[in-house]
Amino acid sequence: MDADVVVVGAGVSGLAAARALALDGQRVVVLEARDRIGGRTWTDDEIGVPVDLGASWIHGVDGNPLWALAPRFGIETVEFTVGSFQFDGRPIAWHGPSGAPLSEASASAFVADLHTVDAALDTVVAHAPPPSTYAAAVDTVLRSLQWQGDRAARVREYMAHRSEDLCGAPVTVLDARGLEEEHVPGDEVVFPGGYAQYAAALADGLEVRLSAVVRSVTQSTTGVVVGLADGSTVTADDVVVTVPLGVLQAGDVTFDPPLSETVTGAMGRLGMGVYDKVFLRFPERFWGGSWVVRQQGPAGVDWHSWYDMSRVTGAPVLAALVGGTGARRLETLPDAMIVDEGIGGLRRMFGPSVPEPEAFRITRWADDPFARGSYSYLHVGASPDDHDRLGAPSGRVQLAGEATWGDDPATVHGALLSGLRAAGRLLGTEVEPLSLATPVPR
Ligand SMILES: Cc1cc2nc3c(=O)[nH]c(=O)nc-3n(C[C@H](O)[C@H](O)[C@H](O)COP(=O)(O)OP(=O)(O)OC[C@H]3O[C@@H](n4cnc5c(N)ncnc54)[C@H](O)[C@@H]3O)c2cc1C
Repeated sequence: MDADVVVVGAGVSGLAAARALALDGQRVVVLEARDRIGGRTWTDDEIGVPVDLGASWIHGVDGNPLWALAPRFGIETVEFTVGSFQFDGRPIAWHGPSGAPLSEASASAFVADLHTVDAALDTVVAHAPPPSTYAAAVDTVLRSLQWQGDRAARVREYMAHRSEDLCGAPVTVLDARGLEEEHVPGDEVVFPGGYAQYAAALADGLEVRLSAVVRSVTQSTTGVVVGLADGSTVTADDVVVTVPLGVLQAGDVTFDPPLSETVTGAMGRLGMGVYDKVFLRFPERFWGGSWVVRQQGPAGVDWHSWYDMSRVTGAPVLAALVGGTGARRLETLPDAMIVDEGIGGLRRMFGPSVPEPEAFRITRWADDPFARGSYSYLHVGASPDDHDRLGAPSGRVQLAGEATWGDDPATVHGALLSGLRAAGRLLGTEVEPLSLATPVPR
C-alpha cells in the first residue's frame, strides 16, 4: 500500500481529516486536483490586497472550532457581524428602490418587520408539511400578519436574497427547513490575512500532491485503488473523499462498487447552490460610514448587497455578493459587462461621480470544474438528515466535506468537523478540534 489512508481534496475538510490521521501516526497522502490547497477557501491578492474569493466569515464564533483555532494558528480576526439573521450588527445603509437612502425611521421600521417575520417563521417552518418551500413559509407568515403591497414585497425580497446568500439557491426551491441551522450564535469575524491561513496551517507537515485529479475509487476486500486522470494509481487501506457535492453529482469521480443507497439517495436530493463575489477596488472610499450597503427593489435584484472591505484590509474595496439565479446569470457575462452593471448599481445609490474601479476580481464558482457550485443546500423535498446520510461510510470509502455535515452545512467549520468525523471513524475515537494545532512529526 502507498498509504494507510488517501484523502481526496485539500480543502478544509480533507486537510483536517488528513492532519488528524497523521497526528495519530497514520501514513496519509492527500490528492488535490488544483495547483493550490484550500478549495473553497481561497485568498487572492490580484487587486493589491488579500480578498477571500471563497469563504470570508466565521459564522458565529460561540463554540466554533475555527474561532478557538485562530489564536493557535496565529490568525488575526476582525469582527464584522452582518449575518443574514443579524440585522443589528455592523451598520447597514439601506437604500430604497429608487436608489435614495431610506430615512432612519423607514430603515428601523423595515428591520423591525424582519424581526417580526423571523419570530413567526420559526413556528411556521416547524409545522410546514414536507415538501414545502421557504418561499411558501414566508408567504404564510405574511398572510397571517396581513401585510400587503410594498411592505410585504420588501420582506419577500429580503428573504429571497437570504436564501440566495446563505444557500446559493432561489427561495422557491429551498426547502422550508433549509435555513433552520443558520441562526448562528455569537459575532461573525473575518480575516485581514485571508481564510487561506487555515488551510496553510492544517497542511503544514502533510504530504499533499497538487494537480492530482482523481477520477475513480475502486474497493476490494484488501484495500482501495484511487485512479488519477494521468493514469497513475495510489493504493491505501481506506479513502476519505472530500470533493464538493456538485463534483459528486456530476459523476466526475466514479466508485466501484457504487456508494451505498443511503449516500446516493441523499446526493440526489440535496442541491448545490451558487454564490459569487465581485470585488471592485476604487481610488478612495465614497460610500459613507456604513459597513454594508443594501439596495431594495427590482433595480438592485442582482446588486443588492455591497460590503465595505476597507474595514478588513484598509484598502478602498467594495464587494458585491450575489447568489442563486443572479450568480448563474452573471457567470455567463464577460467581466467588463459585470463591472459595468455593478458600477451602474453604485451610481444609482451614490450618484454619477462614482469613479471607474482601478482593479476588479470576479468569481465563477459554478463554472469551476473542481467546485461546480459554491455550497450545498436543502433542496425542497430533501431532509436535513440527508447531509449526514451523505457522509455515511460505504465500506472503505467515506465522504466528508461541508455537504456531509448536517448541523452546519455550507460552512468552513462544518467542513472541518466533517473531516474530523471521518478521521475519528477510521481511528475509532473522537478527534478533538484543538488537537489540530499540534505540529505533525516530520
Ligand atoms: C463564494 C463562497 C463564499 C462562502 N462564504 C462562506 C463563509 O463566509 N463562511 C463559511 O463558513 N463558509 C463559506 N463558504 C463555504 C465554505 O467555503 C465551504 O463550506 C468549505 O470551504 C468547504 O470545504 P470542503 O473541504 O468541504 O470543500 P472544498 O474546499 O471544496 O475542498 C474540496 C477539494 O477537493 C478538490 N477536488 C475536487 N475534485 C477533485 C478531484 N476530482 N480530484 C482531486 N481533488 C478534487 C477541490 O479542488 C478542493 O480543493 C463559502 C463558499 C463560497 C464558494
